[in-house]
Formats: sequence, C-alpha cells, structure tokens
Amino acid sequence: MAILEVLAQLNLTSWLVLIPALAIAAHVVHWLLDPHGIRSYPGPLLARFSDAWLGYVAAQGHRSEVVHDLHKKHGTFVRLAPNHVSISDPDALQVVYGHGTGTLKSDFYDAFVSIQRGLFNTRSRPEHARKRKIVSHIFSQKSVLEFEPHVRLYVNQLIRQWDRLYEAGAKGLSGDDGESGWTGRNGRVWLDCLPWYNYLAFDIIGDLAFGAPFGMLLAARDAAPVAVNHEQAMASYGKEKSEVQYIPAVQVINDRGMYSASLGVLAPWMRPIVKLFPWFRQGQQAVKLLAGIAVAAVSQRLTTPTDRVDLLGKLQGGRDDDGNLMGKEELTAEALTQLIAGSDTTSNSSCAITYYLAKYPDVQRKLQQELDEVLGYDDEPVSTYDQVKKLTYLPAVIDEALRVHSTSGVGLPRVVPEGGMTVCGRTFPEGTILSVPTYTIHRDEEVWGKDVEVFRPERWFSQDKNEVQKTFNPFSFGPRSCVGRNLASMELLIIISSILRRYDFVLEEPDKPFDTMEGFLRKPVECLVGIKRRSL
Ligand code: HEM
Repeated sequence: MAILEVLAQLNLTSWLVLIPALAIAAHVVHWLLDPHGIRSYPGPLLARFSDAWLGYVAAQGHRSEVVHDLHKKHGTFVRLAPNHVSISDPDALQVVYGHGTGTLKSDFYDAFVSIQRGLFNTRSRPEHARKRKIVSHIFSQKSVLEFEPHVRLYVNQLIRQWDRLYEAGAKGLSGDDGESGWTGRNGRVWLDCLPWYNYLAFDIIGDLAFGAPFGMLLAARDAAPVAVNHEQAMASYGKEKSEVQYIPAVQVINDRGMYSASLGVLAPWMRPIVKLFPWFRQGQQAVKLLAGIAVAAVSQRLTTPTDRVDLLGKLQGGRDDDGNLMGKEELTAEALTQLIAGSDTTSNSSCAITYYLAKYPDVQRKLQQELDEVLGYDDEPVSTYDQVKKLTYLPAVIDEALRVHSTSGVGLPRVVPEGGMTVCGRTFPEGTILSVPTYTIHRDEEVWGKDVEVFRPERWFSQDKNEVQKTFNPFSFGPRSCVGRNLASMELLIIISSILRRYDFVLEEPDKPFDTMEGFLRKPVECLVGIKRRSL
C-alpha cells in the first residue's frame, strides 16, 4: 500500500527515470538468477541481458549472417538472448525439430497470428495435429499433381510477358512494366526478375488457395484485392465486390515478415511497448491488410461455390477426426496461411536460383544442355512435371541454390519440453529456447566442403548422401516441417526448367554482391538481369 502511495506521487520526470531503471534491474536480476542455466554460453554482451539485441538484429534484415559470424567466432553454441541458445551442429536438427522430441514452437510465432491461429503459428500440439491431419493430405504428391495445370498456366503467362518484353527490347525499346520497368539494349531486355517471380508465385497461390489469380502477371503490377475493413467483411460474407480495394500484396508480405520476425523475438511484455513506434505500427497495418486479402478472397469464393480442384476446395471439404468441417474463420485463416507460406517462399527461391545461374554461366549452359536433350524442340514453352521429374542436373541446381541462399535461413525457435533435453552433449532445462540456424548449417564445411560459398551443383553428385540428407534443411524437419514441400518442389522444377530452356540470363552487374533483406525469410532485394530468347 505504502509503495502504491509513493508511486502515485511521482511526477513525469521520475517515471521517465524509474521505468528504464526498473527494466534494467529486471534484466540484471534475470541474468543473476540464470533460470535456464545458460549463463556460460558465449554471445554478444547485450544478448545475455535482453531480447532487445536479437530484436534489433532481426529488424536490420541480416540475422542469418550475423548469427553465422557469431558461430564462426564462438563455436557451436551461441547465446542469442537471455533464454535462447543457437546450436550450429547438423546433429542438433533431428533432436530439436524431429518427430517425438516433444519440443514446441516458441512464443515467437504469436507475432505471426492474424484472424486466428493457422497451421503455421498454432503452438498447441493437439490443435496443430488436428489441423495438420486435415491439411497434409491436400499436399500429398497425388493431390499436388492435380494442381499442375494451374502452375503451368501462370508460367505460360510469365513467358508470354517476357517474350513480349524481349521482342520489344531487342528493338531497343523500353517500358515500365514490372516494378522498375525494363530496357532494351545489346539484343537483350534488362529487368529486375524478382517482381516478376513474385507476380508468378502470387498468381499461382492466389488461384490455388483462393480460387482466382490476383492477376498480377497480366497487369504486371503488385496488386491484390483486399477487403477494406476485414472485421466488417468477416461479419458480412457475401457482400458485393465493390467493398474491395487493391493493395500491393508483395510489399505488404515483406513488411509483415520484417515486423513479425522482429516483434516475435521480443519478450511478450515488450511487445505492446514497441508497437507504439511508427515502424512497428506500419507492420501491424501490414498484418491487417494481409488478413483483408484472405477475407476478401474467401468471402468471394463462399458466395460463388464451384467444383474446381484447388487448395481452397480441398480445405472446404477437409474434415477432422470427429468429422467436422472447418468454420468460415478457420478456413480463412488457413487460406491466408497458404498464401503467406506458399507465395514469397517460392518467388524468392526462384529469384535466387536465377541469380546463381546468371552468375555462373557454365552451370547455366550445362543445365540448358540437359533441358534441351530431354525436352527437345517442343513448341510448348512450359515443361510438364512428368518431363522434368527424373532429370538429375536440374534438381542439383535447385538444391544447391536453396543451400547457398537459404530462403528460410534463421534458426526456427523451439521450446525444450518437460524434463529437459540433451543436444550435442549439452543438457538444457525445460523452457529453454533452442534453434538451429539453417544458413549456418548449409555452410558446414565438414559436410559441404571448403568451398561452401561457391554455387557448385556438382557437389550434389559427390556428397555423402546420408550426411546431406540430415544436413540439407530448406523445408525443416519433423512435425512442423513444410507441409507444402511437394507443391514447392513441383513449382520450382516446372518454373526453372521452362524459363531456363527458353531464355539465357546474364547479370547486369556481375561483381555486385547479391543483396538480401531478411525478415522471416531471406529475400533478394533485387536481381537485375539481361534476358535473351534462346534459339531452339
Ligand atoms: C521453396 C519454397 C518453400 C520453402 C523454402 C518453405 C520452407 C518452409 C519451412 C522452413 C517451414 C517451417 C517453418 C517453421 O517451422 O517455422 C515451412 C512450413 C510451412 N510451409 Fe513451407 N516452404 C516453401 C513453400 C511452401 C508452399 C508452396 C506452401 C503451401 C502452399 C507451404 C506451406 C507451409 C506451411 C502451411 C507450413 C507450416 C507447417 C506446420 O507448421 O505444420 N510452403 N515451410
């Protein structure tokens, strides 16, 4: 009571001194108590006391590289936050992420929730198991093959667009299609291929998850329909399309990824405070807008039922063990999950693969030779999955780019279960957060050789298969691994084989490093290439 009376008499200046002092004291006390017994692990000084260090690093957009440098300096175990240890040993992957280990996703994933929890950010084991059971059969290889025509349709649209730009570019013309336009010079069209891959991936997943493409490829711009006020729209499924506006979905997904990946590493009590800052407020807005895309699209689908074969249709028909269908809100949340998980993952990976092929012309030629031999001189510009699924150099190229680039590069945080767990000889008590950084694991010299930074698909033919299998981690392992992996692999095989068979790529600035910006995913900032039609 006496304390409350004293506090009530404090003026503003006193509060401004007291709050930071209390926050610092709380951090120091936490460090002294060391509830998880991880004080001895090395790492940045500030990271021992506060989550703010990791929050700051995440917001700068180069977390994977920073953590990688820390592992090079300190070794296998690095403390990234008061209660978070990063472990850069491939053996840790199965223990931290594998089936039956009892680990759960940490509260990092709470920062990704909108509408309601979807498959990706559900942390409760039974609730996740229920959702996963419904969703996983939708992504079985057999089911995914039914989506192939949708994938091929949009790859064809991309090719039509690039053919058009190339023909005009070869005449020396320029234009403004795509985010930063295109220019014709020296018999090539020069453009940033990243936005085009984004249009492609968003149209594919828009078509599959929402029943209609966003139309980005045809419009050559980043625009997706969104319900203006999604809460209102939620309550009024079935309203006319006039309630819908267009927003730059790719940009919004980028903003949302940066926001959630930075907010998620902060302690829950810090989150409401940082949300007062303008950068975080913009991120919050992105989360709302993104939800609005799903609400608008699912609302549209529910008012105009169809028997087309797509993800949304399969989700609508999916039943849990009790035979229950998903409600509207859950359906919307799952469709949104698929939009987020299945769009920029594929586009950023396609962009990175194209970058490395343009940077390494010998690899590009070798791939084109394999494609020419198998696909011949077929007039049809888009490969079928059947034609390319048994190729050998193509998957080596794709896997090598996924290794070097590491679209999902950060260590995905998991909580040590009751009873604690031992990882690589060290025991961690219940509640400790552990992660294994994919970017660093993909650079383990003992597994991949000394030339880890070099893009060399040939390594995939000489590696120890077992080592590779347990170290290559683009889709993660265990019960929370990528449920869309079959779809992603099919998309990448069709996209890369079709595009590389038709065009030759060179980098506009071959010596410029590949600039990336990482939120939850490691995304290229741009990829400026000169494109020429190959003579087949
Ligand atoms: C190259 C493309 C892709 C990559 C590199 C990738 C990577 C990943 C990774 C690393 C995870 C684990 C995330 C975590 O534990 O926090 C994941 C989960 C997930 N992915 Fe993918 N993904 C890709 C494409 C797709 C596609 C096309 C879809 C579906 C349309 C998809 C749907 C999902 C979903 C729903 C989850 C959450 C699964 C769960 O928690 O049970 N992904 N993905």
